[in-house]
Amino acid sequence: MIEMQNLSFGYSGGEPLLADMSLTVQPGSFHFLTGPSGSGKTTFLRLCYADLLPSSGRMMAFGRDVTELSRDGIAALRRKVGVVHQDPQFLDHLPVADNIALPQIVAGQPVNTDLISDLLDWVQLRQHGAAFPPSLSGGERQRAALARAVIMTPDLVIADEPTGNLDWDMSMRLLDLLIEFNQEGKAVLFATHDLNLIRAAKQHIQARVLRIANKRLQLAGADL
Ligand SMILES: Nc1ncnc2c1ncn2[C@@H]1O[C@H](COP(=O)(O)OP(=O)(O)OP(=O)(O)O)[C@@H](O)[C@H]1O
Repeated sequence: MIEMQNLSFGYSGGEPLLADMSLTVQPGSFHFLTGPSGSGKTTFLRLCYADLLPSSGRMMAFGRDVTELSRDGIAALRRKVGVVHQDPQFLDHLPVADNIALPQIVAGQPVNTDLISDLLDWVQLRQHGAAFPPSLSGGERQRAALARAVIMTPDLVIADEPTGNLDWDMSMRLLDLLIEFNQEGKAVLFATHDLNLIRAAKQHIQARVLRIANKRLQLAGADL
């Protein structure tokens, strides 16, 4: 679904931050992405959902070269990829359920209330559907962000340090949801500094661990 070949990227066309990266993300795969702060993990993930375009090399997403996508093509790609950020943003004047429905509204689709109800159950936020985002805890915000990320039934979820602000129990709850999503045959790309979380995940799923170091993408050792 994502195929990157010899991709390099530098902001404003400057010195490459990421160089000569190649990766294939298969349907149903689970990848963790690690690397020192500032190594370019967020940048790499933004390239994967065509929020940034490569400076050189090739980036194919769902069989299409991202540099050749029209505005509609980019919008279609974004519907196939759900994104969860470390600090998810919501429209604070709308209830949580409406925030989860936003991608459907933006896509001009009728809001599927049954699906929203199912998603609220899935992320254990049924009690909070009518609440407003500022009243949610950090873990609840991340679970709401995950529900919003999957409402368009994406084939891939990209999570950029989603547990960065969460304690261990909340991190595990979010990880468990991503594992469930993966076990439905969907792909996950998960950036994290938390090696214990990676070890916990590997007890349940086969995950590859990627690391960005010295601008390059490496496959981390099996010991992780
Ligand atoms: N929009 C931008 N314009 C220019 N430079 C940027 C931009 N965004 C990020 N950078 C720089 O690119 C480098 C990599 O940033 P990035 O956020 O991708 O790293 P990261 O590995 O995700 O970091 P962290 O783990 O701290 O979140 C940093 O030096 C950052 O300052």
